[in-house]
Amino acid sequence: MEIAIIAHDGKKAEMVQFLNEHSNVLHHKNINLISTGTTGEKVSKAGFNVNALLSGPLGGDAQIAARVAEGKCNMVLFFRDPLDRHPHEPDILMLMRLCDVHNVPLATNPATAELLMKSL
Ligand SMILES: O=C(CO)COP(=O)(O)O
Repeated sequence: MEIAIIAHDGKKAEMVQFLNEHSNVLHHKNINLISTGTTGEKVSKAGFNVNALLSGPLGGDAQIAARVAEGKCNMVLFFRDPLDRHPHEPDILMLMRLCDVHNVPLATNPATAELLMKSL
């Protein structure tokens, strides 16, 4: 299964910590990780295999949204920073909308992501 991981700048350290805490599940359940660009860099430095797409502001969220729409991406873990502004807010909304359109599980904070991990 394919899981997309995305973290805004203020949440990237939390994403790395989250993945480390769930590395067993990620390694043993045949999961392919995809990500936006800078999130992917951080996560691969931490030792995870990840297919990093474009950085969010350059279209990474939109690329992941397309994979959701095409049925290729099965889950999205998106640690958003609600206290920051994002020039690509329309892309972010599109991604979340398409998760709802296609009934793809979407976690927008670590607590929800934790529950989704337990379901794997
Ligand atoms: O902006 C993002 C999500 O909206 C994340 O993009 P980066 O992983 O490239 O920082």
